[in-house]
Amino acid sequence: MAAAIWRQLVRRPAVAVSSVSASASSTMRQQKISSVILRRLQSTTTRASPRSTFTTIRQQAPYKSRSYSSQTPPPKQGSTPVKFWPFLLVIALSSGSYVLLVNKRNEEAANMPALPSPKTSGAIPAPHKSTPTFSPKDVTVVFVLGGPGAGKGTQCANLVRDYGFVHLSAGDLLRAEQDRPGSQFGQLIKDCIKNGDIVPMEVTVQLLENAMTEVLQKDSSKNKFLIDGFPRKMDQAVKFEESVCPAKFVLFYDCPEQEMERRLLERGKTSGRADDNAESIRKRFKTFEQTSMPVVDAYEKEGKVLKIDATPSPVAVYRETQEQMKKWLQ
Ligand SMILES: Nc1ncnc2c1ncn2[C@@H]1O[C@H](COP(=O)(O)OP(=O)(O)O)[C@@H](O)[C@H]1O
Ligand SMILES: O=c1ccn([C@@H]2O[C@H](COP(=O)(O)OP(=O)(O)O)[C@@H](O)[C@H]2O)c(=O)[nH]1
Repeated sequence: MAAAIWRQLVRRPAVAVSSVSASASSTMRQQKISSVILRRLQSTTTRASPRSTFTTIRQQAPYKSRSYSSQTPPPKQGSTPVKFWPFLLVIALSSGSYVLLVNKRNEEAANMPALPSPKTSGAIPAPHKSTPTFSPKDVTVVFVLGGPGAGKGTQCANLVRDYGFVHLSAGDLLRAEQDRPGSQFGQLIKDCIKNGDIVPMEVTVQLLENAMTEVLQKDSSKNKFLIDGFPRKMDQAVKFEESVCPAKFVLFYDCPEQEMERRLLERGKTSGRADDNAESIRKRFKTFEQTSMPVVDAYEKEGKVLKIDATPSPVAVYRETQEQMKKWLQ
């Protein structure tokens, strides 16, 4: 389209020149008339506005030289509105096409299929909303954070047994989605887990919301959730709190890397997990330091973090957990 308009623009002067040459005698007459008008205008410049006079003279002048020359006329000096409209047209058409393209993309994104619930075939709409699905008055959410191998899963099992929490491990939900036949996110999740990267938050937040909804639909009294290994990145924390449910507090299991590595390599002997190997462990530690610790720091500033030393035995760690949780669960 732009090229066609450009071709038209390039052709225009040639057409003008040929038609002028073809009617040389009539333009000779025009030349005489023009020069008379010119002289009259020049003689009236004191009466006319200087600007309009200047424009009128410039518009008349080129015809004078073309009428007797077969050469391409020299380019017009200055500019007139006639020269600008095709460019404005090109810009308007380009902007219009761009707006159409953006609208089409937005429509496509809005029509993206929602993730099906991991255990049911019914699709639950994605959380495109600014008010949380669950109110903290009806549902308790506790985030469980800590480096890979810090002992989060081990302590969650104790809390489920003694406090009636429902345990939702973000890692387990992602692994289940990765293995679900037909999942459009399977390969993406697999790659992220192997490289110790964080899966895009929309996927994880949706899986967690699906799982919570499913539990509550079956039994509305099961309304206390331990969300293990999540949020690992600030965007996940923000999205979950604004679209699913604000968290009550955060359990943070603090463990040195050397100890976590030892535990993970030991776990790797039987876990069958693709990321319990030396190379993935190194990458997971890096992601934890750079991406997940800022989440812990942010919640710490809000006074919501219970920091627990995870180096002692599992029993000792659990005792400390219970002690610290007392004031939050009264
Ligand atoms: N306090 C602890 N002391 C020693 N080993 C532990 C302790 N807590 C957990 N483990 C072991 O370390 C490994 C990692 O624990 P896990 O709970 O799976 O960690 P995470 O969920 O944080 O990755 C498991 O094999 C577990 O049995
Ligand atoms: O919110 C989450 C939680 C987990 N993961 C991915 O799942 C992996 C395993 O997480 P999990 O909590 O199961 O294990 P951990 O590393 O704590 O032992 C992580 O390294 C990430 O690649 C993720 O992308 N987002």
